[in-house]
Amino acid sequence: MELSLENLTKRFAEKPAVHDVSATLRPGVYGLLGANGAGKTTLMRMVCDVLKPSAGRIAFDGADIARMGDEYRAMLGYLPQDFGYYPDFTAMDFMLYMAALKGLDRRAAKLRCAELLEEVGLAAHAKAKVRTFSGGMKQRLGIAQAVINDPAVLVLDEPTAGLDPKERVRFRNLISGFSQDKIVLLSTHIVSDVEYIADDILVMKAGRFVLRGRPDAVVSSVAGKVWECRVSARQADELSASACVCNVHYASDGGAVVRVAADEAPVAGAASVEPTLEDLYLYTFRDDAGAGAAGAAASEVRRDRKSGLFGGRR
Ligand SMILES: Nc1ncnc2c1ncn2[C@@H]1O[C@H](COP(=O)(O)OP(=O)(O)OP(=O)(O)O)[C@@H](O)[C@H]1O
Repeated sequence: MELSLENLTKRFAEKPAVHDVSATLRPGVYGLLGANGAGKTTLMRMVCDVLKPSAGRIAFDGADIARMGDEYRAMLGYLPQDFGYYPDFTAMDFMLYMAALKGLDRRAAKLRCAELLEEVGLAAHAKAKVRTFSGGMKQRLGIAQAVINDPAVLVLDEPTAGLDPKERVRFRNLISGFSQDKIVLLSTHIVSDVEYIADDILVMKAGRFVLRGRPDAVVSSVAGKVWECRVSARQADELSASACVCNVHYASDGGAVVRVAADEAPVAGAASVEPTLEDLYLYTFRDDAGAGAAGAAASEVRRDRKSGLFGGRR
């Protein structure tokens, strides 16, 4: 089974959101990483056949998905970013409704929906209205509806946005459990969401794939470019403003340990350290607005320290 993206381009008013993207996806979890506006949602909407490419095509086992139509949609599971949950439905009614839309007969649907609500930990809430659910519960219901038809292709667009760490881990494990023998495409800008469960990482920037590979191979592309150095708090601020700072840890003695992604050692005495996927992400998006977030945040913390919000520096 394979899904091939062949020279896919999508333009909105002549501006490309996805630009000449090609890849062959086979069963496994693909983590689609990218900053806001990188083109992730546009790509996923094309994979789900809800948006037509401006150029190129998507083929499932060699057949154009645009021609397959309902036959392709029957093999597809989709959890969009802004999923409408019908707040006045109970969880079970919502599942049965989604099952009907996907063409399951009512008897089979009842069994399947009960089984899925059990699997996502919502069996005890089957008769509760969706409006009473927390964000994490809604997303678990979201993945349950996405797999009702046991899809071959499962597309999850930023499914963990807004979830607390515990719910994120829970959701991640659910995805892992549901992903057997499926092509799973999962977009996020939360690196840890894909670090543990993705078989392959696709890094998207300005509508193109700029990096692709197994997580360890992708991370190794920044080997020798991640540094840690002990500097004064003032130097840490300067680095935050000028370099791609991945982390700053201020110490109570007025110093700081700064982690920097850079081609060269940022200061004399900086030690080269083992890179992580987060380092890679920050390095890849270092020139984008919002990149160097750790550094910017660190400067904020320092300003707050000065203003006494954290008790001031001793
Ligand atoms: N319907 C549309 N009309 C016009 N421009 C669009 C439309 N949809 C997306 N875009 C533009 O295409 C680009 C890519 O957007 P897209 O939503 O695919 O990015 P993304 O990586 O999913 O971002 P985010 O992480 O914020 O969801 C952006 O510049 C966006 O403004």
